[in-house]
Amino acid sequence: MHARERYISAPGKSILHGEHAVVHGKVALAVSLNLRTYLRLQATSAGKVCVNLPNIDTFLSWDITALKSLLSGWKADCSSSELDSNLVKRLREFMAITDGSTDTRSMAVLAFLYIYLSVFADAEVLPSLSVCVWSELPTGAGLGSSAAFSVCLSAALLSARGTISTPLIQQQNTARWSDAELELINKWAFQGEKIIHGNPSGVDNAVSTWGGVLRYHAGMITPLSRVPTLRILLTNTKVPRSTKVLVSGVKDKINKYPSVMTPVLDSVDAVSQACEQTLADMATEGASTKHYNILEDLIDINQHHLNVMGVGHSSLDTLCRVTLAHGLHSKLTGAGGGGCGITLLRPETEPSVVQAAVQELKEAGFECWETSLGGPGVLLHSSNSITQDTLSILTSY
Ligand SMILES: Nc1ncnc2c1ncn2[C@@H]1O[C@H](COP(=O)(O)OP(=O)(O)OP(=O)(O)O)[C@@H](O)[C@H]1O
Ligand SMILES: C[C@@](O)(CCO)CC(=O)[O-]
Ligand SMILES: [Mg+2]
Repeated sequence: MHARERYISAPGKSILHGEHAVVHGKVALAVSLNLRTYLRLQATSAGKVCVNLPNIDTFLSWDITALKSLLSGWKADCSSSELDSNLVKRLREFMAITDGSTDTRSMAVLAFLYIYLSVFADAEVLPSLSVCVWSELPTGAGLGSSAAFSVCLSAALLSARGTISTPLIQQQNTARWSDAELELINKWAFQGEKIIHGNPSGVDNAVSTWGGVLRYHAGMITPLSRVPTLRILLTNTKVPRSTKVLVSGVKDKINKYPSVMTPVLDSVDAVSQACEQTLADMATEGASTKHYNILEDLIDINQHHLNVMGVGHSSLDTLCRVTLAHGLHSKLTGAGGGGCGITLLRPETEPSVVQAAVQELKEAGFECWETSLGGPGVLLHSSNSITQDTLSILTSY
């Protein structure tokens, strides 16, 4: 281990179009948010690994010797991009997780232990360390909290192992890794997502790693450079849901009704492509009413498709109805089933209109915030570049 202490952050994301369809090889457009997950890793000499996850009220530690025994007779298969089922099985037994359990706390800890043991499997000794992760993102609400969590873990453990650099030099507040290093971070974060999600497309971890606005198609990541600044209202319906369960429900529906569902997925693909084209036109021609009319139509069409896929929820219907009454168009974002939705605001939308809509949404029990899109991907921080509030949470465990 090089530095005794490191701080890392990674952003959440919003999917503009293509959630669920992207799992089945269609195009998705996704954008990073200015809400982030923060991680502090501290090298210790306690002979233990400690994990503190205050967002999910989970605080655990293990003796290094117990973790070491999990590696006996196990050989990492570095050639495969699949999860190592043998290691997952050992960890499930170690943590006494019953088969088929999707208990959220267990999945987060399982993801941590999986990445820790895999990254340090060929090290001479397993290091003693303490990790604390805390997020500004609501967990399990469609804003990519699982991906931001996995990206932070992956970056922290790879840099603690020395597999990637620790690029922060003196006096710098934040630093980014090289493209090759980001690819490695993304690869291990994807494994974390597989543990938490089941069958992720990889779009969420890609946005959290690279930041900005991305087109994601069958593992191909294309940053979109010609994108206008969009005003988006985010609403959290606060209805809990599990991405893993929703993704597998859509798969069941496709298997049951392939000829019905395939055209729906194709249409979502066309929506994503039409949106990409409109955003490019807006950036080159200047945004006009015509462009916003198209973006609003695409939002409405996609929201209907997501309902057909079975990932809508009455809370999301309320969001769409309330905002439409104020002339605003909304759709769910992420896996749906509750969680968060996005509402497009036009440049000329009066603050009073937004305030009136927000007031009604709050009365329905929802939480809203206007957000800026396209923040930086995973970052290494100096401690003084992290706000005092976040720092005091990360250092209090
Ligand atoms: N800050 C965190 N601390 C610990 N675990 C976390 C944290 N953030 C996310 N997780 C893990 O990720 C799970 C939520 O992942 P899930 O994929 O269901 O939702 P999401 O990522 O917020 O939404 P979506 O996948 O639709 O964007 C949590 O239950 C937990 O296991
Ligand atoms: C629902 C989904 O498409 C997006 C979740 O943010 C799942 C995935 O792509 O992994
Ligand atoms: Mg997720």
